[in-house]
Amino acid sequence: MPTIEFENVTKIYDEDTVALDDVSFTIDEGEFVILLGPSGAGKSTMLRVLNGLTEPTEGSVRIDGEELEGNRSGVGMVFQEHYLIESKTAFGNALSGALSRNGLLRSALGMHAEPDKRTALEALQTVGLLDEAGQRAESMSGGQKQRVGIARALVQEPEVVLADEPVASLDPKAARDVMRYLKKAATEQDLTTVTSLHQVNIAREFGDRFLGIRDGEVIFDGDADDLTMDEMDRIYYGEAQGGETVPAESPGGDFAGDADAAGGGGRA
Ligand SMILES: Nc1ncnc2c1ncn2[C@@H]1O[C@H](COP(=O)(O)OP(=O)(O)OP(=O)(O)O)[C@@H](O)[C@H]1O
Repeated sequence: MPTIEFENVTKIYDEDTVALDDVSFTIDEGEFVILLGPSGAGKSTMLRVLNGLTEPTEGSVRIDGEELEGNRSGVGMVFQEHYLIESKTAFGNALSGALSRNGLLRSALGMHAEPDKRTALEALQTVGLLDEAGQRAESMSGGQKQRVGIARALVQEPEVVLADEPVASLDPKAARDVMRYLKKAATEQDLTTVTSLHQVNIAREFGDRFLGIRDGEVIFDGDADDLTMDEMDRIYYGEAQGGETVPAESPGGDFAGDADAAGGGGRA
């Protein structure tokens, strides 16, 4: 049984905005899937629907065979903005991932169970920050903060991790580090992971499978070898741009670098 099932999902925000248009796909346990597509394609909406933060207008979403109703505790979320409490330590922030299990009052009173504390330390170890457990978030780099954000999601003990542009505000080295730790966590814990990314070159390094989204539809579904320049053009521009059909990783390819420019609609 696949972990994630999207069946004929449509999301209409208002009369004119069809963010997802009859989307169907399945994702198996342990797959590391990356969503690619220009700005406004529907990637965030897809993640929000998966997390139960947004209700589909039509269609159904199932996780482990269960219809999604409201926010699911088995789904951990990593955001572009890490939303850490700056005055808290890395450990305190990671531990806040246990909030959904412990309830607000116990958490506010700092009454965390020993297993939760152990889980938080293990999560910090997974993201390479055990030595920084006592460091306040405010004194950490952007990449370190995002890794604490991943640790916090892991403390939820999720089956599925969703990440919406988790490295958008980081330099390429920090972005790679964050993706490396996210992939490590997913592999070690056999997590099903769905991440939206604008940096195509980084996406290609880490993704097992790519869904190309355009105008609310999945127009590409394949692995890195299938993701040729023509396919990238189709995803970002709607049609092949007349270049050769070569893998997107080829040196000098338009998509060898950051695809933010592509998302803006113009060809650099
Ligand atoms: N809360 C909302 N209310 C109305 N329209 C929305 C809302 N959220 C998104 N949209 C619209 O739905 C469409 C899809 O947006 P979405 O944010 O899912 O795209 P995206 O691929 O994640 O874009 P980006 O890469 O810029 O984050 C866009 O036309 C957007 O303007």
